[in-house]
Amino acid sequence: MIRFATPATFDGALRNLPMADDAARDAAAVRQAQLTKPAGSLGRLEEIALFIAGWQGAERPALDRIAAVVFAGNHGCAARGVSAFPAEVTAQMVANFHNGGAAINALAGACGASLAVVALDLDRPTDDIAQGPAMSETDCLAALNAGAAAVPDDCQLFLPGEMGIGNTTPAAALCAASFGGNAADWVGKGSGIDDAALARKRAVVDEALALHSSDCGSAFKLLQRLGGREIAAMAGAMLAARHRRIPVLIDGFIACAAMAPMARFTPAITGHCLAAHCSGESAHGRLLDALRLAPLLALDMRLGEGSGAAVAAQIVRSALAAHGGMATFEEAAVAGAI
Ligand SMILES: Cc1cc2ncn([C@H]3O[C@H](COP(=O)(O)O)[C@@H](O)[C@H]3O)c2cc1C
Ligand SMILES: O=C(O)c1cccnc1
Repeated sequence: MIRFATPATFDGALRNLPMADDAARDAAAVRQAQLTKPAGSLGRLEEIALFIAGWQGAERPALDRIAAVVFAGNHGCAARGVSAFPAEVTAQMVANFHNGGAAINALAGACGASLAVVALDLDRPTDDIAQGPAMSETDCLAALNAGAAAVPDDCQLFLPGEMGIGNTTPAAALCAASFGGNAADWVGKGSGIDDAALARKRAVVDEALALHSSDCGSAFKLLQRLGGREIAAMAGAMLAARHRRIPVLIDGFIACAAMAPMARFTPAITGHCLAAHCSGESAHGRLLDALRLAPLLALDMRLGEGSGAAVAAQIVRSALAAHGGMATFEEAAVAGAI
């Protein structure tokens, strides 16, 4: 299992990415061309099937084991009035996940995913990013490794999710520091804040950018200075999944923001990822463009927890059902194109 012993190990793992199995993808494309339908008529479902074939290394990929993991963390900047909810909701929602009562419990169940919850030092919020680094190097490494360790070895599709009151604030800061622009470009209404809170949130992000921008020369530094524990854990999990060639379905604004520092330095990091949806968070579309990902769905969801990924997993399931289950023209004795 991959372990990030030092910041350099993490940044090094990002420079040394395994690629998909082209032979398996090609074999899947040959099969796809023989199925009883006009070429291309299943649209993006065809592309999804080939994508999963390449990462699973199988002509007919399977989806028996989908793993959803919700990472939870608390944020010092929540004390700045940037969320519509109090910080104690993070721990209360973790209890709700354990009791089966959250949206992700229902939606993971509906798509047939296993669900695990990883709470990261909830009684030790990160520091306010407008005042200093969010975490120490040691704490950031611990979060990255907790993420890497949470990816089950045998899963066929990984769905990272998050819970952390205030976390759309560091997410916006990470986007700006990774892709340019300022708070006005990346800050949105998160859990549903009013205009006064929106102004406070923009100020926190602009102050954080001014404070840290001169020392953001690596993906690790970005995550350590401007991220949060659950955000770093998602980054570690998505990088670890890549090293095991496990495809990832990325959820909303915060999960995509966890990708931003890695994509800033290594755009190819998103190669094993599908974007589940475009969320209702105003900057998510811009973020998806920067990551060069086209979302599968746009349902005006703006929840997080991995909820959009769990819904989109049903699309992936449909893609693989068609790819693996259909008859070929020859098997069905149907005449091909003239
Ligand atoms: C009850 C509840 C459940 C949630 N589940 C996800 N989030 C989402 O909202 C938070 C981010 O929004 P902000 O930055 O405005 O705080 C994160 O916890 C995110 O996962 C929730 C938020 C609440 C209140
Ligand atoms: O896009 C998301 O995942 C999101 C948006 C707002 C609040 N929580 C999550």
